[in-house]
Amino acid sequence: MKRVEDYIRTIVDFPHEGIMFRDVTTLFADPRGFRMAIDQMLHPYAGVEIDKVVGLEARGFILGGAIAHQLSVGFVPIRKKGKLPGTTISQDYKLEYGEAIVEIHDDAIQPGEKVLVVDDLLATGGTAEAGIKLIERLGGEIVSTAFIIDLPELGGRKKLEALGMEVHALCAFEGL
Ligand SMILES: O=P(O)(O)OC[C@H]1O[C@H](OP(=O)(O)OP(=O)(O)O)[C@H](O)[C@@H]1O
Ligand SMILES: Nc1ncnc2[nH]cnc12
Repeated sequence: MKRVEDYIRTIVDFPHEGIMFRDVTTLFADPRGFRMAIDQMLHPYAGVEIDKVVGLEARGFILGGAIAHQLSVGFVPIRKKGKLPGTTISQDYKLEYGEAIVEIHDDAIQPGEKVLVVDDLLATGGTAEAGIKLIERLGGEIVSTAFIIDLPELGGRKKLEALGMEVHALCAFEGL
C-alpha cells in the first residue's frame, strides 16, 4: 500500500537552485492520498479538546479546512501581510533570505481557546513560530502543531519543541 510520502512529488531546483521542493499538490490531487493525509493528521487528536484550527498560508489552509471540518470546529487563517480585511495583529519572521510578516484577525481567537496549528511542511520553523506568537498574543492555548512533512536538517522541530510545542509530522525528508 502507498504511504503518504509516496504521493509527494520532489521538484529539483525550485524555487532556487539547490532546493528540493516537496510538492504536496500531487498528494492533494489524489483522493486516496488526500484522505490518508487528513486521517493521519487527525489521528493524535482523538479525544483531545480543540476549539479552533489555525492554518498557515497557503497550503495550511487546504489541510486546516479539512481538519476543522472533520473536528466540527472553526478554522482561522494566518495570512501574509495585507491580505486580511479586518483589524489584525502582525508578526515578523526570518526567511532564508530577508524577512516576512504574517497576520491574524485580532478577534479570531478568544483567550483560553485551545488551538491546533496546521501547515504542510516544517522547515526552519520560522513560519510556525510566527503563527504561534500571534495565537499566544491573542491568549490562545496551543494544543499541538501538525504537519505532513518535516525537514529535520532545517531544525524546525527542535525550534518548536524548545518553545514547549508538541510537533506531529507524517513523514520526514532528508536533503534540502
Ligand atoms: O519552516 P519554514 O522555514 O518557515 O518554512 C515552511 C513554510 O514554507 C512554506 O510556505 P511558503 O513560505 O513557501 O508560502 P506559501 O505556502 O504561501 O507558498 C510551507 O508551506 C511553510 O508554510
Ligand atoms: N523544500 C521545501 N519544499 C516545499 N516547501 C518548502 N518550504 C520551505 N522549504 C521547502
